[in-house]
Amino acid sequence: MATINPFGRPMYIMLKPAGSLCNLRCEYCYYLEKQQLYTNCPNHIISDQMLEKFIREYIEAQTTPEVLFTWHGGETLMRPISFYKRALQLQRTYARGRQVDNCIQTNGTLLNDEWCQFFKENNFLVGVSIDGPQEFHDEYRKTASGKPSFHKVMQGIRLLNKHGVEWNALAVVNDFNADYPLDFYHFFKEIKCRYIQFTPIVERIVMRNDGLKLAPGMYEGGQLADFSVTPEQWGNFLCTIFDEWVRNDVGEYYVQLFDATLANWVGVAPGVCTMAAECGHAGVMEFNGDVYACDHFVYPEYKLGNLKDKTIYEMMHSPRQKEFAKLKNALLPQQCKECRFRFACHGECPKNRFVRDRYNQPGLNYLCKGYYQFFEHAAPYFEFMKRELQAQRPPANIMEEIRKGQKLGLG
Ligand SMILES: C[S@@+](CC[C@H](N)C(=O)[O-])C[C@H]1O[C@@H](n2cnc3c(N)ncnc32)[C@H](O)[C@@H]1O
Ligand code: SF4
Ligand code: SF4
Ligand code: SF4
Repeated sequence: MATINPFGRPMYIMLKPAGSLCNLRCEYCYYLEKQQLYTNCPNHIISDQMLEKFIREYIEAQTTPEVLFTWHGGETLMRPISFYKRALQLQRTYARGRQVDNCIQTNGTLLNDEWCQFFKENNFLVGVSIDGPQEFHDEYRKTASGKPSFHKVMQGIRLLNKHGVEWNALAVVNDFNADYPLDFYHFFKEIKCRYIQFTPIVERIVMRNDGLKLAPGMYEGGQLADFSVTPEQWGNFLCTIFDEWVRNDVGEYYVQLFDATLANWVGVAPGVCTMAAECGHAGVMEFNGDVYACDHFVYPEYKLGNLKDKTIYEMMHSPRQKEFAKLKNALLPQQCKECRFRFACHGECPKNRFVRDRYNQPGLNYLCKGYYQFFEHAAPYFEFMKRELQAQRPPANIMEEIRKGQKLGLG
C-alpha cells in the first residue's frame, strides 16, 4: 500500500472542490478563515466547467505516466458522491493511457457505507484527520455547535476497515497533546493505523487588511497562537516516539517524518515537502480556479493566477513559482548554513521561519531547537539504517542490533 506522497512527484496541485467549507470548526484550522478571501462568491463550490479544465490540464501538465489527484478540504465529503463520479468520468476521458490515482483528505465524520463502497470500488486512498485518543482529539476538533467529533471519526474508520478501504492518519501535534507522545503513538497502533503523519501546529495571530488573522511565514511579528506546539515539546515528542519506533516498529509502522529523515540520510528525495531542499512542487487550487504557491501560502500575495486565464503549466512553471521554490534555500540563516543537520532539515517549512538565529539573522525556524534535538538523538540510528540500506539489507535490522545491545558504530 502507498502512503499519500504527492510531494514525491515533480508537480502536484491539491484541489479544494468545496473551498474551505466544513462541518467542523477545529480551533487551529488554517483553512476556515480562507473563506474571507471569497466573500464575493455566492457559493464555494467548483463549477463543472472548472473541474473539467482542471482535470484535463492537470493530466496534460504531468511528466510521469501516473497521475495523482488529491482532493482536499475544507471538508471534501461536503460534495456529494455524484461529484466525484463525474470527476472520475472526466479523468477517464482525459487520461489517454495514463494511470490515474486518487487520494482524498477528510475529517472522517461524514463517512458512511455508501462513501466507503465508492472509495473501495474506485481505489481511493483516504487520509483521515485524527489527533490521537479522544481527549486529545476533542480538545480542538469540534463541530460548528461545539460538540466533540471523536466518536464520529472512529465510526468512519470502522466503516473504512469494514469495506477494506486503504486509509492513513493525519494528526496534528499541538500544545495540548504534545506532552503525551506515547499515549498518542500507542493509540495509532491500537487502531491498527500503520501509516501515520504528524504535523506540528505553529501559527501566529496578526491583523491583516484582507481579514486573515493567521500569519504567512518568512516574516517576523504576530502573536504565537496558544494552540501552537513549543520547540521543546516538539523535540521531546519526536525523540520519545522515535525511541519506541526504532526498537519495535521499523518496517511495520510508517511515521512519515522518520521515513523522510531516513530518505535524506541516504540522499534520496524525502516524501514530504517540509524536509525537502526546495518548495514549489506542491500548489493548491481553490474552488474558483485561483492557484496558490502552496497550501500553507493561500494569501493574495502568493496567488499565481486563475485557471480561467492561465494554464496549470504556466502557473506552476512561472517565474513567480520558481522564485517561491528557491526561497526555502535562499533565505536560510547562517545558523542553518552551518548546521550539521542541514541535509536532513533544510530549515523545514518556510511557514515556520520567523525567529532570529544565534547571529541575530532573521528566518530561523521556530521549531529549530526541537528538530535539532531529534536529529542529534536519532543520528546514530539513522547512520546504522543507512549502512544497512547501502548493503541492501533492511533498515529494520536496527531492532535486532539494539536488542543485542551492540554499539551502533558511531564515533
Ligand atoms: C485543513 S484540513 C482539510 C481536510 C479535512 N477537513 C481534514 O480535516 O482532514 C487538512 C489537515 O490540515 C490540518 N491542519 C489544520 N489546521 C492546521 C494548522 N494550523 N497547521 C497544520 N495543520 C493543520 C488538519 O488537522 C488536517 O489534518
Ligand atoms: S475538519 Fe479540516 S477543514 Fe474542517 S475545520 Fe477541521 S481541519 Fe479545518
Ligand atoms: S512552504 Fe512549507 S508546506 Fe509549502 S511547499 Fe514549502 S515546505 Fe512545503
Ligand atoms: S536544525 Fe535548526 S539550524 Fe539545523 S537546519 Fe534545522 S532549523 Fe536550521
